[in-house]
This record gives sequence, structure tokens and C-alpha cells, in this order.
Amino acid sequence: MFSFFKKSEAGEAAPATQTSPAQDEAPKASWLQRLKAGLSRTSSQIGGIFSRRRIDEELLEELEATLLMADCGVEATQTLLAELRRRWKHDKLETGEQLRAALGEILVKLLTPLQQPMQPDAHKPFIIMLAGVNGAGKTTSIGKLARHFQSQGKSVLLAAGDTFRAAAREQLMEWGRRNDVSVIAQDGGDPAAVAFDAVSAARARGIDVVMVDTAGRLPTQLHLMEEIAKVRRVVQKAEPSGPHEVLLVLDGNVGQNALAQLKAFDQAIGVTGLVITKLDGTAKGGVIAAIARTHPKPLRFIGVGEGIDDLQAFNAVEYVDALLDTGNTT
Ligand SMILES: Nc1nc2c(ncn2[C@@H]2O[C@H](COP(=O)(O)OP(=O)(O)OP(=O)(O)O)[C@@H](O)[C@H]2O)c(=O)[nH]1
Repeated sequence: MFSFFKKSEAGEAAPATQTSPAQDEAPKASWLQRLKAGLSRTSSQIGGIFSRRRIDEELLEELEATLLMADCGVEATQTLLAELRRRWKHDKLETGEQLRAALGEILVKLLTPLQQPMQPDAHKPFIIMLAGVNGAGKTTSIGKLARHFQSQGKSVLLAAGDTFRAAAREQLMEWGRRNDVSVIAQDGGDPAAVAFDAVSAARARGIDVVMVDTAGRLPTQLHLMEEIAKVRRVVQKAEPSGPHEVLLVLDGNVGQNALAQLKAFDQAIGVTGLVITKLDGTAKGGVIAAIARTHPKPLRFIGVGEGIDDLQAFNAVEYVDALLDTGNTT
């Protein structure tokens, strides 16, 4: 918990002016390597299937089972297999490698609609609310995003909306002091009131981006889901055009459970974008296909580690390359 902020306090993280990862080829290459390493379990399982010379029904059935095990879910797996079968016949595919290329194209087509960058210049202040279950990576992602926006020359203000844990609040405030990011917090109290104060302060101070952190909660904790819906309503009271982004942070390791979380949070607060973290761990990676097929939402960022450069804008071609080893990125 808060390890990113702890790192910053110890002075280990890169200074704000150095964080422009997307424009920096060297970090990007190592970032892609981390993504590939994270998804290597799935890519090696699928790779084993494609290494066969001939395509037949048995191979397709094995691929189907592998996609299901990789968290793609029934609907996305069926969609992918149906299209693959069509291409097999229509394009007269013969080898496993041709099938890998075809699956890559089909997956890129499925995932590309999720590749929609955030538009923080659309409003001032641009108000982002973050939600998710406990430990999904909200606070870590806020730290990374704050640096990301600062590197673009934007001023940032945080609302410490996790009013349950005093330690979390203090950690965030200390991190803010050291990184030139204002943090609005209250002792105890109401998260909606903190959000209201933060939005009002951002307007008064001419801040570019406000991020409203919220305490982790499970969709089954109905009173907490009602509480977060209230935070959203109160943000809108403070700024009628906001919130401009309602980000749901999902842990990439939770598999199909991510879909259940997405549906529940979407119903409560109207999710407008996703952050999927921890794709560097034991994540199998297919859940993004499941989301694209059954409950599509813009996937703004994916996380492959706890470091400052480890949160990157989602790119469908890069992701599919990491998942299938298609060789379409270097
Ligand atoms: N490996 C890895 N760890 C991550 C990533 N993102 C976050 N973490 C770690 O996940 C843990 C939980 O992250 P937090 O940011 O504290 O999660 P949170 O959603 O704010 O948690 P609550 O405050 O309990 O709601 C921390 O140890 C983070 O360092 C990631 O992309 N990869």
C-alpha cells in the first residue's frame, strides 16, 4: 500500500520534469519488455499452439480453451474463434504462424475501440474521480498520473477522499508537499465534502487537473456504493460539467471478476474510463478482450509496475503483440 508514495518520500522516484515516458524511446522499450514479460504465461501457451505446422479442428479447440483460461471470457472467445474459422476457410490459412497473424489482426480490431486517450485539455479544471476495490492501485495510479500531468506543464490538485484511513491521508499530504501537488483533506468527515472543497479550491486557484481519490470498496458493500455515488453528485454540484472522467481502477490479476466490478461501478457512478494495473504480475491479460466484447469502456492507461514510468496509455497493437508475440512492435 502506498509504496509509490513511500518511494517518493525517500527521494527515489524521478523528478517531475523527467516524466514524459510516452515520448522517451528507451523507457518505452523497457516498458514494453515488462508488459511482454508480464503476459508471457499467456503468450507462451498460445505460442505453443501456433508452433504447430497445420491448422485443424483440434488446434482450434485447444486455442479456444487457452483463450478461456487467459480470461477472455466466453463471449469474446466465441467471437474470436468464429472470425478465425471464417478466415481459416476464406483466406485458406494453412500454418500456425498464419493463424497467429490472423488472430492478432482480429484482436487488434476488437481492442482498438478501447484505445481512446484521456482529453485533459477539454475542461479547466479537468476533474477526474477514481474508484475501485481495495488494493486495485488507485492511490499508486494517482501518483503516477500526477507526475504525468505535471510533465505536460499542468498544475494538479488532489482530493484525499479516502477519509477512512488517517494514514492514507497523511501519506498523500506528505507526498503532495514534496512533489508540489496541493492536497485537500479533512480529518475524518465526509468524502463528498472533501471532493466539493477540492473542486472549489481548484476553480479558485486556476488549477488544471483535480484528482479525487476515493476509499476502496467492494460492489457488494451497497452503503459504500451509495456513498461513492454521492461523491459523484457532489462533484457535479461544485462543477456542473464535471466530473469529466470517472476512472475505474481494475487489478489485472482478478480475471473475469474485473467485469463484475466494471458493471457494478458503472451502474453506481457511470464509469467513463479504465485503468488496468498489475499486468506485470500473474495477469493473464485476456480480460481486456472480455471488456471490449461485453462492456466496452475507454481503457485510458495500463500499469506494469510500481515505478513512475510504469503507467502508460493503452495501445492495442502493442498489447496484442505482448499477448500473442506477433512481432508487430519492437
Ligand atoms: N506490480 C504492480 N504493483 C502495483 C501496480 N499498481 C499498484 N501496485 C501495488 O498495489 C498495491 C496497492 O496499491 P494502492 O495504490 O495502495 O491501491 P488502492 O487502490 O489505493 O488501495 P486502497 O487504498 O486500499 O483502496 C501497492 O503495493 C502498489 O504498489 C502495478 O501496476 N504493478
